[in-house]
Amino acid sequence: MTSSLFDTEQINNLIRTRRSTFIPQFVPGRVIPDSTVWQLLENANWAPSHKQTEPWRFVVFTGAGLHRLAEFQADLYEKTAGPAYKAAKHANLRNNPPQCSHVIAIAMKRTEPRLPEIEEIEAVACAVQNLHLSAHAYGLGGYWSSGGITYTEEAKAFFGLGPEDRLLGFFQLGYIEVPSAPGQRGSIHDKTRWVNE
Ligand SMILES: Cc1cc2nc3c(=O)[nH]c(=O)nc-3n(C[C@H](O)[C@H](O)[C@H](O)COP(=O)(O)O)c2cc1C
Repeated sequence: MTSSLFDTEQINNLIRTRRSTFIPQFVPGRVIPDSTVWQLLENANWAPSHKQTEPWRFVVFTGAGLHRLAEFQADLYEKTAGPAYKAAKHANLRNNPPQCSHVIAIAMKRTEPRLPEIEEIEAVACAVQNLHLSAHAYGLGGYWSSGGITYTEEAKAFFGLGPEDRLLGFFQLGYIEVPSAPGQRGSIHDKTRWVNE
């Protein structure tokens, strides 16, 4: 029998109480120290990746940078939406970033063409989960959004990405004013099959 190095009850509790916290739930105007955001990014950086490609890339927007992001994404949406254009969506893209403490663009950088692309995306998702769990451990709120300009080719250059890379969304961060209700999950027993004989 192995003895645990960690307080497993605390780890279970951390994982099972992590929630997405959305922008209207944030404390308006309260800014997380950059040093704390670096801790979240350090933990993201410890995600696994096949062939150790470490394909996660982040662009952190804060302060005046939030307005640059807002302007860029609103303008790009206006140019590219076509008949699907919705004024409310356009307004959200302009108004949402400045309501966050930090917005972290999430990207996958392709450096190893022999690896299936899906594995690189999976590795980035592991990194984002590290980041989200770390934010929760620090008492911070946030969520991964993949709407807006996320999957548009025209957005890539702004985030320093090439045609083979992928923008996968944005992690919005803030202090929590209104906590989310406890999460709900269907039973793991319905999603698991054991083969033991
Ligand atoms: C890849 C990915 C993309 C997501 N994109 C969005 C999004 O665009 N908008 C949104 O409201 N939530 C988004 N979410 C957050 C989910 O809504 C949220 O994780 C889900 O409701 C479960 O809630 P929980 O995170 O509190 O457990 C995304 C989550 C993931 C993993």
